[in-house]
Amino acid sequence: MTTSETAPGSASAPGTALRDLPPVRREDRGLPVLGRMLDYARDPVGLFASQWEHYGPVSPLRLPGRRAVMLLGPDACGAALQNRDKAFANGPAWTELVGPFFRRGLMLLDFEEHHAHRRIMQEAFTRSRLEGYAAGMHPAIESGLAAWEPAPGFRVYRALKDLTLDVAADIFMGGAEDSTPREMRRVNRAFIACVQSAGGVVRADVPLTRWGRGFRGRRLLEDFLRHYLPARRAHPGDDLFSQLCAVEGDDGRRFGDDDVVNHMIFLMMAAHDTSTTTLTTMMCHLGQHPEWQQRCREEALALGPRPGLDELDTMTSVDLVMRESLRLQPPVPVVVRRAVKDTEVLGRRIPAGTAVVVAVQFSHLMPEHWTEPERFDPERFSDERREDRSHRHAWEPFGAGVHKCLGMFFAGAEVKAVMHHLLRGFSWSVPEDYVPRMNNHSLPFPADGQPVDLVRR
Ligand code: HEM
Repeated sequence: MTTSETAPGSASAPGTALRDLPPVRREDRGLPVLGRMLDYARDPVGLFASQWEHYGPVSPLRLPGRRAVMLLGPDACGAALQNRDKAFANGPAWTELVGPFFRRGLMLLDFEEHHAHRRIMQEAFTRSRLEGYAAGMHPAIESGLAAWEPAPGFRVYRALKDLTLDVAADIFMGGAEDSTPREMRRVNRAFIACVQSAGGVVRADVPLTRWGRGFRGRRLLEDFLRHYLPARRAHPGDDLFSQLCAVEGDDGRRFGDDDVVNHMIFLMMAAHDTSTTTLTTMMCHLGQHPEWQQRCREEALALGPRPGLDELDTMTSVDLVMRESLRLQPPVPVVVRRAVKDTEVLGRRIPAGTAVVVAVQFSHLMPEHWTEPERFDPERFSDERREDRSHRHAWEPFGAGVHKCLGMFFAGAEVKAVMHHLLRGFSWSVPEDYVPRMNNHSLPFPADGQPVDLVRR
């Protein structure tokens, strides 16, 4: 594609003249080395709004050591996510952000190689496999929640993080049979270290830095998985680890040991933090809106103690609350890309090598697409209203295009299964005026652990 034409499938009208990005205003230069990174960490939505106001949907952005562009609004974000002319790559962009800690995870592969790996991996996410995973989640959820000690100001984020790790150990690993709880806590910390590495300033294996901890974490996770790999190959169970060892694409290809380890580390990260944030946000809103908590509880009580996938699908109010929570606080507020050839979005030239920040969260908050976007209003997703259909890309917490989240239905099942047990076993409240202060250095989480007043029912 030449830069003087409109890209096939791009959002520009054919024949529209291309324009360069506007220059960065003096006040938008940010700090000398970090550019706008700290502004993003302090207030991502404020940064999105300011970029939108001053530059529109395709805005120049200062990031460390690289020419960058921020895409805002569903047209611009949709063009990059759909990536019709294959101008945007994931691998170089995500590697720069999360470093080497999730190397060769599915999200970091591109084009033909990504396609080949995705075709194999999706065999581990079919409806029938999900039914098995959903059925297997209940014991870990029950024993995890039994250990909770409810109190006023109970810090729910850490507790949910431990709970989702326990679920992952069962569903992903088939139980970590010879690991003690202490070792599992180290594994949890290793994940956290890998994820938190994204916000690291010193980008090398230096002790006591985020990256140093990330490298140690990655080594620990590799050892942990390699320890269990021979047993999963020899005696496959219903867990995701065994499935990754066994599944074949339609051309008969399977994953080798390195692929299995790399995919497992990425999958556990992809599943663990995102589900935790979703549950945490849902608990916050349900604690502030007792009428919704009651409505969801009635659905949970109408089901048996260990609902299967079909029964979880009947929890429609919980589903509305989940969608609304993902709108207001998407666990992945931005995704990143790198232009691998000269291209354009909405008539703006984007040269090869540009870092691209696709700010999906901003689309979730635009008054053009949502009524009173700041308000918690799950009914906006009801069949009668379906505000998410105001634009094909208005609601994209799971991304879009060939990299769209492979675990979307898994996440729905896990979140509903946990909510089912939470609603039956506990009730909780959160002060109406509580607004969690998010730590946005990598994936967002509430810096104060999100206190809720929790009681057992
Ligand atoms: C609410 C929970 C979740 C959210 C919000 C979420 C969000 C996302 C997003 C935005 C992407 C696209 C990244 C990009 O375009 O660069 C993605 C990709 C991915 N997610 Fe999720 N995710 C969630 C849960 C899960 C779970 C539970 C799993 C696995 C069990 C999972 C596995 C994946 C995989 C494998 C990819 C890469 C897909 C590809 O590149 O082909 N995710 N996720």
